[in-house]
Amino acid sequence: MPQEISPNPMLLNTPSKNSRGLKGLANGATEEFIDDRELAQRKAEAAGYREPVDISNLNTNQIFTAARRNQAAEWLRQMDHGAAEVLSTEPSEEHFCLSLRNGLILCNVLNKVNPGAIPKVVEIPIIDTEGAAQTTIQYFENMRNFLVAVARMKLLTFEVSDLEKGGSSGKVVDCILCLKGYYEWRQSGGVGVWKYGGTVRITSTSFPKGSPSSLIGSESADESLDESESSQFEELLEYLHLSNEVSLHESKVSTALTFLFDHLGIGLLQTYLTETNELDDFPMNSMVIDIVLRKAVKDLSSLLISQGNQLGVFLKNMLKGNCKPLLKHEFLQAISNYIDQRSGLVSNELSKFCICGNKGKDISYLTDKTSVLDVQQKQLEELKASFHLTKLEVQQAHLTWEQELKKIAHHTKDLEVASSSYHKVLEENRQLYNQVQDLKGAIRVYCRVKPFVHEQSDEQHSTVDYIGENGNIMIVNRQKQGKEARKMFTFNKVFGGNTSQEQIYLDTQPLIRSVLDGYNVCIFAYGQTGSGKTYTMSGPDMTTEDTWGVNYRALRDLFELTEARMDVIKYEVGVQMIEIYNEQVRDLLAIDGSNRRYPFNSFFLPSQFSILNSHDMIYIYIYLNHC
Ligand SMILES: Nc1ncnc2c1ncn2[C@@H]1O[C@H](COP(=O)(O)OP(=O)(O)OP(=O)(O)O)[C@@H](O)[C@H]1O
Repeated sequence: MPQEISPNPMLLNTPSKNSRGLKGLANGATEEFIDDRELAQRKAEAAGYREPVDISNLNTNQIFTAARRNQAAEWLRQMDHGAAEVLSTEPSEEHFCLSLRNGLILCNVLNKVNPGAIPKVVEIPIIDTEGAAQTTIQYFENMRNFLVAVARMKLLTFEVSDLEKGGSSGKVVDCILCLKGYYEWRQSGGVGVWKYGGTVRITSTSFPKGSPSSLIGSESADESLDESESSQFEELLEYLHLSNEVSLHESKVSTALTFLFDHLGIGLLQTYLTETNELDDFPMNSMVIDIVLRKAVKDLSSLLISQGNQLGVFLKNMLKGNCKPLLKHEFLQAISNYIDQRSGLVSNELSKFCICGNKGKDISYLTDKTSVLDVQQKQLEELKASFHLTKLEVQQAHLTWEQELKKIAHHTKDLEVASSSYHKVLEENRQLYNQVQDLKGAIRVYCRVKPFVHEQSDEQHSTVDYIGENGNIMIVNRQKQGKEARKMFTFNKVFGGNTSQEQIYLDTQPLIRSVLDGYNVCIFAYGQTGSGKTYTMSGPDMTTEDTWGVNYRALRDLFELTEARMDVIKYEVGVQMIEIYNEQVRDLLAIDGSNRRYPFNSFFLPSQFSILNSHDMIYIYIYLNHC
């Protein structure tokens, strides 16, 4: 009989259990480092061996058997309070069988798994005169009821004798783990494939006739295996771990399907009640709800069957479609891909999902749709990156603009200051300029000597004897003698007979600017008839700019300055024209002839025309000449 040892917790127990086990086994309160060999020995001691176990005498099967027994004990402890008191977490085979022999724990647990499966459980043994014999019979009744109920549920079962010394306790463990698997399957909604204990070596003789097709059994765990079979057990344990992974995925799928069922059922009920007007006056009762829900269940069942078939095909293809068995990571990768794909697709597209077997290590189940999704995902990532980049650029541009705006605002302030200074300087300049004009004289008198024209070109008749630079002119009277013959006159300036129209205007020009600066200016010509007043003020030919007189030249400058200052100030230019002749004042621009003589009208003001440029004045002049 091979000795048993507590299982290697690294294989089947959770990390927390490992920690607890190590602390419990360690001598003393402090933790210590132990190697695998010592760990096995300590666990063997904890499992009931008084003598230290030589690890070299143990085989993997013994470790595996103990692990499964512990798993079964742990589950029974969780399911039943009585079991928690009686069973230890890592019981020896003898202790395990002894605790279950009365059938009380098994019956209580089975009733929790399948309520009402065993209507009558013998709780307290009746001690009478016949003592233990009566108790044994009552215990046997529990065991018999349990085994009958389990067989009725088409689960793995065992013989009563398997709980006796020399019996096959492995079958008892198989039965309990089978019950555990069934219970967990029911708890998760009873959807999908279920299996107990995770073992997958299929031996049809181990199953009762008529077991569910999804039930995967195991060969009896207490069959002794020699060392040559250890490699098979290594594979078995590997597969056990793999199957647990599959169970995890299936559990997730079950949860999703449960949710789907609830959602669909409630949704169908909701839709049915909303759309069906006939039920408005109909009292809602359980029958109506049952009918609608039944329909929902039917629809959902169809969907589940379809999915179940699909999953079956997938697994079969994966297992059979390869020349050699898949490695663990290949199998996991394939399942993971399948789950990812399936969860990413809408339900009506599941049927399009393509399962593709392949050869060797290169397994790929990507469909065209997945490729499209991948491409779109990639594009989305690129777009996100591009968006992020653009956002950074915009932020950078925003910062640059803010800096530029600050600079512009700063420059604008400088300009405002400069502009203010400029206006001050301009005003100062204006004042100085007009002061200079004042200094030149508020009233200036110029003298222009009319040259001899045509038949008068005899210089002997000239009365001008001398013209000085400082405005002096000496006039000769040839009819007189001595001092009386010559007289000196002084003006601001004297222009000789050869002076051009342009030279005459140069001394007048500065006064035009003074007009626009707000000063009153009056320019007029004085002299006897034919002395050249009209020639000087208007010019002989208004169509030739070179011969323009003071008036037109002044108007030209006036409008040029007005235009230059148009951004700062707006000027309006008007013209009036009067004639004083023979003690009569006449309005030359009066349209109404009755108002032509002074007083012109009730306001005593002559007519005024607005003009926009010097040409307007010329038109007026032409008009007057033709009147
Ligand atoms: N500086 C000059 N150079 C050449 N010709 C001149 C000059 N001044 C006047 N004349 C000529 O003398 C003539 C008379 O001049 P103008 O008509 O200007 O005199 P006036 O003073 O206006 O006379 P009135 O008072 O009678 O109107 C014109 O033929 C004119 O061309």
